[in-house]
Amino acid sequence: MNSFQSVFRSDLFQGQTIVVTGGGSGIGRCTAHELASLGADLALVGRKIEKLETVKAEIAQTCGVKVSIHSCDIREEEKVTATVAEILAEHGKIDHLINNAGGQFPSPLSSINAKGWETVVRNNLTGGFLMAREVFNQYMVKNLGKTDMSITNIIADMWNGMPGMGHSGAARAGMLNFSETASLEWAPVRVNAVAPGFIASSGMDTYPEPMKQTIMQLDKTIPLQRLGLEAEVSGVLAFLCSPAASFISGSCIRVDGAAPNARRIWPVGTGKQNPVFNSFHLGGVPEVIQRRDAERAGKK
Ligand SMILES: CCCCC/C=C/C(=O)SCCNC(=O)CCNC(=O)[C@H](O)C(C)(C)COP(=O)(O)OP(=O)(O)OC[C@H]1O[C@@H](n2cnc3c(N)ncnc32)[C@H](O)[C@@H]1OP(=O)(O)O
Ligand SMILES: NC(=O)C1=CN([C@@H]2O[C@H](COP(=O)(O)OP(=O)(O)OC[C@H]3O[C@@H](n4cnc5c(N)ncnc54)[C@H](OP(=O)(O)O)[C@@H]3O)[C@@H](O)[C@H]2O)C=CC1
Repeated sequence: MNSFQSVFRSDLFQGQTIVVTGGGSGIGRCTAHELASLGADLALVGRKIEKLETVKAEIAQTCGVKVSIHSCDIREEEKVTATVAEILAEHGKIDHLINNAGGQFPSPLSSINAKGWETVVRNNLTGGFLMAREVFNQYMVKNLGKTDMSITNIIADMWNGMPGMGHSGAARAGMLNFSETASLEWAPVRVNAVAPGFIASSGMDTYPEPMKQTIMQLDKTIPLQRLGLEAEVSGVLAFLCSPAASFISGSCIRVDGAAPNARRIWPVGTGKQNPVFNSFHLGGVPEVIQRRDAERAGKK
């Protein structure tokens, strides 16, 4: 049932076609619901067609938009080429691509063999590149300047490294640089990245238990002290497709509750629970400010 309540106006994407890879679950599914609720026709891509059929049926219950579904492993070059052609045959256009499909198997670096490394790099770097290249070559390059078009690549907030995710982190770093280069070569198509942090979605179920327990020490890991919501990622994706983002390209938007800002040395939170915060407000800083104010007053 599509009861999605977007903050954007309901006809924002009327007449536009948006491709969402990995649209059958989690963030991709939520994004499909949000974009459909804003009038977009959708092409949903994923490996398991049943998952895509379910999302299509959910959307059909409340939205009259056109939704096509396409079984495709984004790592297979020929399949990607054929899938983009299939989407264009059905919709006639692609205004925006949301490269969301991805994932990995958590493993320490020392246990990853070449096949496993390549599997994950293909899933999180090569696949996104192939999708973007085909959408650009088959449609966008022929329509430059006619309308605002964009490509958004979902990466992951793994700055400074993340144990168990070395293969995926390397691929996501590559995807960020790919986005930056594509924003140069493919302008005026806007190409951006979105880096979710810890989001309460189906993807989280794939993390090993100790990793989940570490993440869930929310007072230490995430300054906003909660997991993100799928809708908090899909809202940013909708924004990047919208005219409100028409001068944003080559950027990466983090959606992570400030997690990377929570360096180990700084306790997070405010008020009595945070000794560093207290040390400012009960000690030095107000005295300094009082002295400064007194000096200023004396000069008047
Ligand atoms: C702050 C942000 C941090 C969070 C960042 C990330 C969050 C998320 O990504 S959430 C989304 C999570 N969802 C997933 O990760 C699920 C998606 N994963 C998969 O679909 C698969 O694991 C896959 C696509 C990555 C691989 O599937 P497949 O292509 O079917 O590959 P195989 O199973 O055939 O394996 C190929 C090859 O890879 C190695 N390998 C696979 N699994 C493992 C494992 N558990 N441990 C070690 N190595 C593994 C291995 O070399 C396999 O070859 P064989 O040995 O010949 O089987
Ligand atoms: N949840 C989180 O905390 C975070 C998630 N991310 C990233 O956000 C994206 C969405 O994650 P989330 O919704 O949580 O996880 P999910 O596992 O629910 O979604 C991933 C989707 O990608 C599809 N997919 C995976 N590999 C391929 C492939 N080779 N070809 C086509 N489709 C594929 C899957 O469908 P199917 O199996 O049918 O192919 C699935 O629907 C992923 O890229 C993920 O890595 C990043 C940071 C944090």
